[in-house]
Amino acid sequence: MGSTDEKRNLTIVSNRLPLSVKRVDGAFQSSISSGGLVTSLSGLTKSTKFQWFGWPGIEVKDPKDREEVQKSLEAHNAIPIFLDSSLAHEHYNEFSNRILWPILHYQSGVVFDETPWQAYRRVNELFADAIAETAGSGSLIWVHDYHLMLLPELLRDRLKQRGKSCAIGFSLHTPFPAGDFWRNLPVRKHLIEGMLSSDLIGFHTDEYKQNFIDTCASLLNARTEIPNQIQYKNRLVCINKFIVGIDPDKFIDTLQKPDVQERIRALKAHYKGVKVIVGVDRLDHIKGLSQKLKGFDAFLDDHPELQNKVVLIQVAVPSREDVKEYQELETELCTIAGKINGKHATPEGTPLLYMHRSVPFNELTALYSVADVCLLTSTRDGMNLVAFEYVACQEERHGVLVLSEFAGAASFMTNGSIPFHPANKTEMSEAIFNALNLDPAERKAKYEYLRGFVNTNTSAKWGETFIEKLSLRCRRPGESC
Ligand SMILES: O=P(O)(O)OC[C@H]1O[C@H](O[C@H]2O[C@H](CO)[C@@H](O)[C@H](O)[C@H]2O)[C@H](O)[C@@H](O)[C@@H]1O
Ligand SMILES: O=c1ccn([C@@H]2O[C@H](COP(=O)(O)OP(=O)(O)O)[C@@H](O)[C@H]2O)c(=O)[nH]1
Repeated sequence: MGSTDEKRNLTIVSNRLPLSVKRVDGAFQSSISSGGLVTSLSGLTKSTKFQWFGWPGIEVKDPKDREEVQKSLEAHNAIPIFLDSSLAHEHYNEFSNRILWPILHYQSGVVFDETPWQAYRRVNELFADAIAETAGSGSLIWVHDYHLMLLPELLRDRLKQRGKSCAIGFSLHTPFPAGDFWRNLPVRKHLIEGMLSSDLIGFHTDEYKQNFIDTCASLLNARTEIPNQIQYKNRLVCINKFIVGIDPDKFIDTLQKPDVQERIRALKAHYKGVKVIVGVDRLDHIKGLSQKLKGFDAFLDDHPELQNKVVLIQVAVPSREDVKEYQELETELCTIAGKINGKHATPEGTPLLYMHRSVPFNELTALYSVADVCLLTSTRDGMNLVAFEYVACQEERHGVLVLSEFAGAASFMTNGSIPFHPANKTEMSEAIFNALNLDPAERKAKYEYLRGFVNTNTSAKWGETFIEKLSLRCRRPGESC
């Protein structure tokens, strides 16, 4: 399969491209897609050349329009896989986000439905058709995330039919729960076998990795006695933890920009004498936003002496707005936020700034920079890159990270943060109070611990490590992992 020193072609595949395309007044406009998967893979572009396949987020039927969208994405090495809107809705909203996403985040009681499952299969087949057609033999194909769990198997079959042999990697950006959470899903074997057609599978933490290995042993009777490898249907699959990260320099460089410096000065002047807590989350159940607001309410109840002296600025980024449960969550959060301000506001100000929108990157870095505390309350979360980003913007202030023990990031950041259980309002209130009153030496020590972790585990290192391992699998497929 080609010489070892040649630069291998790398194909990245994810449901979401780095740019989401929208039709505005008949013309196509693209904007940066939200979410940590895009953040981590975009951080790769500094060190790795690759082409990126994905759904452009919009239905485009007319051939001329398709050509226009393809051209607009070419500059980002992005190749759109066009889906009709009903198929995309059933695959993305109905199966991926209403059935699979809750299960992956340890939620029971999910109800399977055949129609979205067939759409999920069909979209994975369309992705496999498109990539098998263009992939060159010997190239590396890196598939991402829960929307495409069948793709490695479908791709391997199609490549074999074309006489092509490629190394296929798969990274799951979400948690992977213990086997019992999968019992409600009658198609769970198809999904796990789909992933097992990879040569290398990456997870964010050891917990998710071990859950996957144990599930393969119990559900498929796969051989898992040798650490970090699975023998199944005469194939060897390497499994490991690969810590995803960010590009810290992108935040440090942005903070130096004159307009960002000016924005920071303005925010500091506005909040003079007030402690700022920041929250940045997609509006998603797993982020524990209702728990966060209720915990902040409890904190305000516990500390009337801090009236008008503490604010929580919560950015709730719109997400999956066509999914019923996300619409209901948005309504619930508006109600809770209104009640909190109704209860605690004074003529001098309101303690909760609830912003249901995305914010420009420069504004985000300024917000991170002026915040004394970052409060993240995930009930489960694959990793949570906001935690990394906040640290990257805290060189001056040494702000404190108050981080739910259920975020993947907590597996690595507990020593540098204040952990708590998001369902425990009292514990959250105490964690917020302790963070606001930590002495400078302790804040500095926690910050330096986290800075070391974030600066070591960058998205570039994550990508290079995974690709190096996948390339090794390509060169020596029979060797142990
Ligand atoms: O694509 P969306 O439906 O808008 O959702 C945004 C992303 O959400 C999830 O992100 C996960 O990946 C992050 C990076 O590894 C991780 O830090 C975070 O904890 C996860 O929630 C989803 O897995 C991505 O596919 C989505 O793009
Ligand atoms: O208005 C915003 C605010 C934040 N983010 C980014 O969304 C990502 C959230 O990633 P995380 O891993 O924390 O959670 P996910 O959304 O992937 O579950 C981070 O890179 C944020 O910078 C965004 O895209 N738009």
